[in-house]
Amino acid sequence: MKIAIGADHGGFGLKGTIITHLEEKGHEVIDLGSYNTDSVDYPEFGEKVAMAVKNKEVDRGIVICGTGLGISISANKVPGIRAALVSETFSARMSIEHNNANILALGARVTGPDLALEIVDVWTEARFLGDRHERRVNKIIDIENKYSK
Ligand SMILES: O=C(CO)[C@H](O)[C@H](O)COP(=O)(O)O
Repeated sequence: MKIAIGADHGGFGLKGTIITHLEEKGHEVIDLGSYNTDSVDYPEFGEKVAMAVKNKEVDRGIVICGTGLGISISANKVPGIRAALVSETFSARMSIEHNNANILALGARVTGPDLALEIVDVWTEARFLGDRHERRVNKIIDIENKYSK
């Protein structure tokens, strides 16, 4: 799978841990920054990853900030993006199987590295189940279209 990843300074360390892990598992990872621990603004990185997903440059995205909140809110402002903030494995699987989320959001100050890697593994292995869930995801898209200019 081809995955874009982005983080602010709060998520920088976990981003590196996840990139190493994903590459060891054979995934292709596009690192969209930030590239050091200097203080930066999470919306920039949420948007970068969201645009890579929207433009189909990658299959899915991962965004990380301190809590995962700001960067997931930012990514979700891009039409077509369904970013799911996750801190345990059940929701990681459901975010794909039921919600067809295209971005995983993590909080590096909330979720430790070992659990984060378990979440990433469950998330990469999960596939959208379609059927009734497709109808519901289509209704999410309808809401987005209804309020788009
Ligand atoms: O979690 C975040 C946004 O939701 C940010 O990582 C956090 O707000 C950054 O805080 P600071 O500038 O104090 O390191």
